Amino acid sequence: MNLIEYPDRDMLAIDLANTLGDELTEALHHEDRATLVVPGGTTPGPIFDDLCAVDLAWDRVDVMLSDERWVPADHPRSNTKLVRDRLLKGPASAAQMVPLYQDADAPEAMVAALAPEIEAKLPISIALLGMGADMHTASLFPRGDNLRLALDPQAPVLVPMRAEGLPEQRITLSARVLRDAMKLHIVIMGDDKREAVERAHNLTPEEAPVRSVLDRAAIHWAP
Ligand SMILES: O=C(O)[C@H](O)[C@@H](O)[C@H](O)[C@H](O)COP(=O)(O)O
Repeated sequence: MNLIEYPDRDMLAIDLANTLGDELTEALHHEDRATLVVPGGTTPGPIFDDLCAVDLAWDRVDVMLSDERWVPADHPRSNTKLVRDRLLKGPASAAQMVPLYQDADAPEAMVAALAPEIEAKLPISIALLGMGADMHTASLFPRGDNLRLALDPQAPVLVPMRAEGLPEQRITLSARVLRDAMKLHIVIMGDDKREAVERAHNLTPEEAPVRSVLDRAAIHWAP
């Protein structure tokens, strides 16, 4: 396992933001535009705070979420809101956000409308993913109602997802889209997530969906 350990969460945020900035700069040497995928949830905020200040050609960067909770973009649980509030600031405000949400009761109604813009931005140049202690990544949840489809090598780019215990519906990039990223990083914090990622190695992607990207990813961990 390609595990990179940091002494604390601040160091992780600074170093990982610099790594992502360097990789974006490198990608922009070779391509007109680069696609950066980022997670939602509670972990990435401090990384975004550092990454948004990195000096690079943000006007040539497309930012996309790995997954979204199906709530309006001004809702406190919206990942879009998190990215707007913490990443698209300062120099990074020149980046273009690719939406994973549009007003509708359910994601099923919007998949067809959202997918073409996402397809146009693939493959992903750099993906940063989070992970839950239940070994989900993006919104690829163990026992998610559409997990089988989302793990399929022929899956559509976007898959709606529901799973027991989640307060809202989700929409997620499929595993094959995440796996095809040119660079792939997973960020985890705390002992429970480190144990979970180690456990995932011996499980199937159906049991531990993070397994579908694990062999391609650098895992960044702080206590
Ligand atoms: O919308 C989300 O929740 C995510 O994109 C999700 O995949 C997240 O990365 C993990 O659940 C970890 O979440 P935490 O960082 O909050 O632990």
